[in-house]
Amino acid sequence: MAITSVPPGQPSAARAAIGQSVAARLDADPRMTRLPSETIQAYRSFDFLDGATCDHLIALIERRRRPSTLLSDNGQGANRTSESCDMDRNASDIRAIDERIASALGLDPAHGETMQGQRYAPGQHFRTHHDYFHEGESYWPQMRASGGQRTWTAMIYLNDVEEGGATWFPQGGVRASPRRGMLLTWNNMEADGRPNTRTLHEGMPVVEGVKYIVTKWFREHPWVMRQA
Ligand SMILES: O=C(O)CCC(=O)C(=O)O
Ligand SMILES: [Fe+2]
Repeated sequence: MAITSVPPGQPSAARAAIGQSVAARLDADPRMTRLPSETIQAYRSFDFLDGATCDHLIALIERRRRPSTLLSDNGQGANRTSESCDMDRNASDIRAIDERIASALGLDPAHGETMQGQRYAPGQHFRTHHDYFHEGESYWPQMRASGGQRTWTAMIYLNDVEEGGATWFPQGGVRASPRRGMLLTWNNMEADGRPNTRTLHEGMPVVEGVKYIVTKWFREHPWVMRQA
C-alpha cells in the first residue's frame, strides 16, 4: 500500500548528535550494558530502581490507572490493551526519578514527556509499534510544535512477571524479559537522525501475573505540555 512507502521522517543532524551523545554516555556507564543488535541502539541496566521505589510506583499506578489511549486511532485501537496513567511530574518523588533517568542518559529532564505508568493483566499487550512520530501523519504538526520527534525511550520494569510480558524488537533481534527495577532504553532514531523503522517493538502478552512498567519518551526539543 502506498502509505507504507512514505518514509517516517528525514535525516537530522541535531537528532544524530543526540543519539551520539547519549550512546557515549551510556557506553561509559558501568551500570549499562549495550544489547547485541546490528540494527538498533539499546541498553539495559539491572537494579536501576530499588524495590521500595518500584513498589511505590506500582501503588501509584494502581490508584490512577485507566484504559490506555493511542495517539492516532488509524485502525490500531486494539493495539494497546493495557491500562495507563500519567505520573505527576511536579511531585517531588516523581521528579527525583525523572532526574535520575535523564541524568543516566545525559538529557535535560525538560525534554522528557510526563512519565507514564502501565499495567498489563494476563492477555493484555501492546502490539508492534514505533515510539517515534510518523512525520507524514496528521498529528505531526502538533507534535513538532510541542517538542518535535521522540528520540530516546526509557522504560523501567517495576516487577518480575510470572510468564510473558517481554518487550520484543523483531527487527532488532532484542527481547527483554521483565525484571524488577531494570531499565531498558533505546534510540528511536538512525545514526543520521531519521526515524529507525527497525525499532518496531511489542509489549508481548502477559501470560501469568501482572506487569507494571513506567515509560518515558524524550523529545528532540523541550517538551511543551498540552493544555488540559
Ligand atoms: O510494555 C512493553 O514492554 C513495551 C511498552 C512500550 O512499547 C511503550 O510504552 O512504548
Ligand atoms: Fe513503545
